[in-house]
Amino acid sequence: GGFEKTPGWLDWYDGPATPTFRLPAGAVDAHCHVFGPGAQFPYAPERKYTPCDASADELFALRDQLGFTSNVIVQATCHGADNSALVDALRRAGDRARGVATVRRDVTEQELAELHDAGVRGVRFNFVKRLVDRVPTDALEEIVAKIAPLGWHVVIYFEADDLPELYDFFSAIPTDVVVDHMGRPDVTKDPDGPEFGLFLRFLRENPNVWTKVTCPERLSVTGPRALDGEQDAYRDVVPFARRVVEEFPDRVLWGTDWPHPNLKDHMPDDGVLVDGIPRIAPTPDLQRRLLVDNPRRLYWPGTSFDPSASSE
Ligand SMILES: O=C(O)/C=C(\C=C(/O)C(=O)O)C(=O)O
Repeated sequence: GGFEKTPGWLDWYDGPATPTFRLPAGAVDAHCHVFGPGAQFPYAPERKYTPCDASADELFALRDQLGFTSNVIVQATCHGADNSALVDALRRAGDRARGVATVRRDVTEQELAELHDAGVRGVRFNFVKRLVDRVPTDALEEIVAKIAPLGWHVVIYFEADDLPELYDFFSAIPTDVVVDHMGRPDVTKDPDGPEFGLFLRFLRENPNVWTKVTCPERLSVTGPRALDGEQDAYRDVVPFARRVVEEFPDRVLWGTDWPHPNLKDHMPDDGVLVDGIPRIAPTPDLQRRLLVDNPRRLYWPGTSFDPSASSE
């Protein structure tokens, strides 16, 4: 590969704790990535960062250590629209992983069929300016028209300030829509304020819109982002995530976001991230919906998880 990591790049947390919170059987890590390895799956020339390698085998080792049954692996911008690392990881996982790919407007039916066969069930539209150049809306509409017949959904990653401008486009997407990281709310603002209020209105007005209640370590503004007692930095994110879980219990997903790209001054222990789940989903019923029922309805539709089946 010979890819130089972006200066200051933080590798994922080495030796995460085994969570004290026991994940329910069938739990899905619904937002995570694989990076390269660059020698086998080169990073995209148009990328805006170069990560550390983070292989499927390392992702699956984390899955097993944390107690997840399955993963939804999301294409990261460092691979652009080259989904080969994602497809390789999906094939290695068999039925224990599904994927969300990045495609361009000229993607062919054959390419989409191959992605579907590998386990891809959605595409990702990224609007975060530090990650991608803006894709024209008509190109995105063309992609939606191509993937909707496959029953796929659209994952959207945007910053809260951009929601007003994107609101009508997002509301017109006919498929299920999944928002990454609650649209990155400014957690220094009031959860009852107009900014997060627009996000809540977006979910209230569009019953096909789901959100991941993920990435407190990206959103928190207090101290080292760890759930270590009084330094708990989740304090300022929990009110936002918990409100969404309680109002939309059937449209929320959770994920580790391993290997946590582009964190600048801290790297969360993934086991500690899992231990934070009961603070945003405080009952076993909400935890089961967040971690098992919702991701399986979206990514393994028509199947019900049989806890007695072997997970191999
Ligand atoms: O992993 C995340 O979801 C967040 C980030 C990166 C990406 O999503 C990506 O490169 O595709 C980020 O905020 O830098």
